[in-house]
Amino acid sequence: MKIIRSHAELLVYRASLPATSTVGFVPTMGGLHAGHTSLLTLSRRDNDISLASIFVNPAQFAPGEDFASYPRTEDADLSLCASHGADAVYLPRAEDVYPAGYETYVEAGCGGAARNARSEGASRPTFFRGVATVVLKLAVAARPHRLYVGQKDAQQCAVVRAVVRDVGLPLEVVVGETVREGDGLAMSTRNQYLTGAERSVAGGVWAALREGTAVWAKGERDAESVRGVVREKLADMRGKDANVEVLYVSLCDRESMREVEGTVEGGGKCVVCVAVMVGKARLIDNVVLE
Ligand SMILES: Nc1ncnc2c1ncn2[C@@H]1O[C@H](COP(=O)(O)OP(=O)(O)OP(=O)(O)O)[C@@H](O)[C@H]1O
Ligand SMILES: CC(C)(CO)[C@@H](O)C(=O)[O-]
Ligand code: BAL
Repeated sequence: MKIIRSHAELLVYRASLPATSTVGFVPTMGGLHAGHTSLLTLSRRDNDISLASIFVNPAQFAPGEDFASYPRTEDADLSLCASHGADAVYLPRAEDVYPAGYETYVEAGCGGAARNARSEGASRPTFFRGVATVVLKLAVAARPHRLYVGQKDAQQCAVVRAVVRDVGLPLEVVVGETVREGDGLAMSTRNQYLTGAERSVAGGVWAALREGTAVWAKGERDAESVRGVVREKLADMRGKDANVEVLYVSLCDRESMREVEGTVEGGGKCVVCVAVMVGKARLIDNVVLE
């Protein structure tokens, strides 16, 4: 497995690949777990060449967020990439992605997020700008045929699809299913921040989303009623040893990220997304309404 540490090296590596080879690309921030490796497995299966990146992207963290303390586990990450068939891993330094004087940022696809008072965009105002910028920059250099992202970050999936569509990047965005722990907690690098007591209530996030889909399956079609059921079930997570704060419960269009008011359409067009702080861990999860 080739390890690439600079933008220039990545361009040389990419140019060295046969023109007929298909390339899959899995961007990550490291701290790899089974959610990430599921994407690596898809990339390995579908492409001649499978490429991953590990970069804790400063542009998507707001001041006061966990940029400095974000888990950095390079050796373990590289082993997982190798054991899941990556041909190369790109680990840029910050100055390769954002050299001195860097001033080009991408707002594309953030309209719905910015207007949606209940989304990641409102909760983390500079987040999607940072994600869109880095994904575009990495994809231009890696020139993949397929780019893999996880459904766990539903609103990020919508932003990445919007960037690819609006810029006209010739690649397919493939969304991998959310990989979960036994109690339904979506795997996430930030789960490491949970204490034992917090971990024991964290499965409540998925339980609340399931409650939402249960009323949906029984025929509830009013957006606020579905959100209300999820909110109510999330309130059950408050235990005496766990500090739980619900940041938002959103029921939005899966593509535009606009909040749905009134009647909810089925057929996979809408998604219920939640963000919950449990201690120091900011947990997000979602479920698509089929
Ligand atoms: N449980 C999961 N199932 C499927 N894909 C996932 C899962 N967790 C993360 N991913 C995907 O892996 C890619 C890299 O994500 P990232 O490195 O931010 O990991 P993360 O676990 O989401 O971290 P964080 O805790 O910072 O949110 C993203 O496309 C993300 O959606
Ligand atoms: C897509 C991504 C790698 C961009 O930094 C990040 O937001 C993530 O890990 O989900
Ligand atoms: N998993 C998305 C990256 C982030 O939360 O910063």
